[in-house]
Amino acid sequence: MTVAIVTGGAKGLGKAFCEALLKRSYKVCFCDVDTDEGENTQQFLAKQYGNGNVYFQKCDVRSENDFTALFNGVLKKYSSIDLIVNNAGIIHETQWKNCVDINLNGVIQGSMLAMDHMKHGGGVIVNVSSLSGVLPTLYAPVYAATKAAVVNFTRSWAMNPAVTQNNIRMVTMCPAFADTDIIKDIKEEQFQGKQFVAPFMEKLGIMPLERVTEGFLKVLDDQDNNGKSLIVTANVMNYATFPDPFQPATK
Ligand SMILES: NC(=O)C1=CN([C@@H]2O[C@H](COP(=O)(O)OP(=O)(O)OC[C@H]3O[C@@H](n4cnc5c(N)ncnc54)[C@H](O)[C@@H]3O)[C@@H](O)[C@H]2O)C=CC1
Ligand SMILES: CCCCCC(=O)/C=C/C=C\C/C=C\C/C=C\CCCC(=O)O
Repeated sequence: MTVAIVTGGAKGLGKAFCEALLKRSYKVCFCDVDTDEGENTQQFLAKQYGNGNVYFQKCDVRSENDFTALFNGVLKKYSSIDLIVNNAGIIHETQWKNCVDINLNGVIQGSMLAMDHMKHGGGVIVNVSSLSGVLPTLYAPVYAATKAAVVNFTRSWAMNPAVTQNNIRMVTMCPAFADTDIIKDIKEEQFQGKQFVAPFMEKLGIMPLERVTEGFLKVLDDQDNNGKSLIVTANVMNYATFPDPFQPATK
């Protein structure tokens, strides 16, 4: 039995990741702060993939208590945790502390709890960043900062013996625009200048969820990607490269 936790799994990319895992016969626990959407999705997934294979637990990733209860709930039901997908995220430049709390602190909290559990038997931690984590994003500087922090948090832990010597793999995903409510329901106050978004969207388009799921499955399947960040656009599916300051620059 392989067991996964997906945060922010009630809709959007998180829901798509849950489905992809259920198709691969994982046991899936997904959490969300939105209980109504979570319960609807639970009913939908249970009908498609079997009641005993998926369950929803309310968890706000900003809450240490909720997160601890989530891990305890999964362990009680399925006895192990092999994979966590720290996916929950928002974009909000005016309520920016909330954005940091969810996008960064939530990922840190989920990763630390997972590492603590996985030190006994290994596992995989997938942290969902964004193309904004590796690309300056003038319309959403706080969002971009949280996503860049997720990339380097993951890269940093991935080098630590607590990960490398315990059969843990930590990877980041950096998708471009994908067709979810984060884009469809966005309001002016959530970013810094709507006029700046259009050039990015014209270049990148908006991906169907299937494209991001393809990237997600690649991240799971590639065994040698500890610390790497997978960029996913309509045309590109490559791990990001970063400058190595210890190598002399080539002229
Ligand atoms: N859709 C896109 O264009 C892209 C999205 N991403 C990232 O993918 C992740 C998922 O986003 P989408 O599915 O697009 O958004 P979405 O808005 O469709 O879904 C996000 C889910 O996270 C949940 N959530 C929000 N705050 C939460 C909290 N405090 N605790 C628990 N759950 C919470 C929401 O209730 C919702 O169900 C986010 O981290 C986002 O930044 C990255 C790149 C592109
Ligand atoms: C270049 C970075 C790509 C990554 C995008 C990301 O992580 C999340 C983006 C979330 C929201 C995008 C911001 C604003 C969208 C504004 C208008 C949407 C117009 C909708 C449409 O044209 O269909």
